[in-house]
Amino acid sequence: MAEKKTGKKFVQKPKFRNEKKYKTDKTEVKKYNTFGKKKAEKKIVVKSEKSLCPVHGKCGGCQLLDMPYEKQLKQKQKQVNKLLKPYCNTEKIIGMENPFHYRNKVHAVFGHRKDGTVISGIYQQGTHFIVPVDECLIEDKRADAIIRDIRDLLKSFKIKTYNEDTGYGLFRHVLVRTGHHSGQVMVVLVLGSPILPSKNNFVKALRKLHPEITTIILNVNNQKTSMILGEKETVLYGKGYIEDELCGHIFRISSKSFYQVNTVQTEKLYTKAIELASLTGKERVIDAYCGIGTIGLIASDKAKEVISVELNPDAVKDAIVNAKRNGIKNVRFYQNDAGVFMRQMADEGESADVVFMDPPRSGSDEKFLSSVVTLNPKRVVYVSCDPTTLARDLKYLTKHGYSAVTAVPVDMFPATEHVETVCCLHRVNS
Ligand SMILES: C[S@@+](CC[C@H](N)C(=O)[O-])C[C@H]1O[C@@H](n2cnc3c(N)ncnc32)[C@H](O)[C@@H]1O
Repeated sequence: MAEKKTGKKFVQKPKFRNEKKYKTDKTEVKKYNTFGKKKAEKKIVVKSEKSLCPVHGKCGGCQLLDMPYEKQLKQKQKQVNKLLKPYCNTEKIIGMENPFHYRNKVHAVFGHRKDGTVISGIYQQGTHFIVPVDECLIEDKRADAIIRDIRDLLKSFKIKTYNEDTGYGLFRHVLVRTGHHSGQVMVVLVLGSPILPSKNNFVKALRKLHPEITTIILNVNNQKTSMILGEKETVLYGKGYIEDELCGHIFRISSKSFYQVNTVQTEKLYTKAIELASLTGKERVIDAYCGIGTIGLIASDKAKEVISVELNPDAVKDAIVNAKRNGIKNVRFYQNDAGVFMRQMADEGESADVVFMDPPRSGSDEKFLSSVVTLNPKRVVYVSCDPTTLARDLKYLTKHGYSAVTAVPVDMFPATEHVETVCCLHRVNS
């Protein structure tokens, strides 16, 4: 329904509105639990007038959705400029041509109303209340369509949804990953216990509705946790992973491995990061927090050797396969905490010419940063998804012999407040 009204219209040409109209108004709304039961408590939510999205202000994402895209970019530019000003100049932010439907990873939580209607959507921030979502302007459209149809299948197969508060029920979440270039689609069905009734018929029915699905995985998560995926997995259909292409390389992506959510912007980000590393083919490179090996593998033909480290064992397995798949022989992978690994390298008297580091949102830690200083690379290329923790880590590195040369913000997350930045540091006196 909203596709015609919102998605298509605004993909073509987002309407830039008068600034005054973005000003938010306060609306009093009653809270409902997953069964549609009115709760006594009332909550004030800030809702923008005539939002592009019917659940804007309720789901907690897309804080900037109703702001013209140019203005979003300006806001992010300003934020990064301000935070990094003590360290270096910030170049112009790299934006998207079409800032909609970019998310290749889509998650929906399942529940039901009091009348038994199955709903799927997103938790209202900090609660177990499900905000029903049919489609989302930043998510892949195929993923949203699959999730809607799974909702209908649950009804026909009489499968009960899981209740986070009581622990009763079965069906918890769906995770869909799509390959932007390959078109491959992974569907992960997350259950509270291992048995999916009429499993084969369910898979058959889902594949009939969506022949584009290339793999279906059953994941069991019986823990009271905010984590979506549990430990145990069974492949119900296909290979159990998808592949996608980035910067001319093929990457295998498993359900639990990290993969950047915006493929179009990731290619720009990686190209910029590798350009800033100024590789000549002679360098010993470290790719820290390497995920499925992407940055190091893409940079490998410009370096003598690459040493990659990552904590998640599934991602390391993918990375090893990815090196083979792309015929790359000068990259080695280690499964370890990046700080511990770097400290070991430093203690063993090893060195490196260039360090790529791409830590999670919380940034790096002193163990890692002090080891970087000991390893004494000529250049450090820091890829960050939070300019606040980037600024904190730059403070450490610039106090310990490094100078930040430039920073480039990349808009990986349009419509949200988040911004990615790649920052290059040079060793002083090198
Ligand atoms: C922002 S992702 C970047 C991954 C990869 N560079 C990419 O672009 O796809 C951060 C990665 O760091 C990993 N990670 C988190 N904490 C870590 C740690 N202490 N040591 C090593 N890797 C860690 C995560 O599993 C994740 O794969």
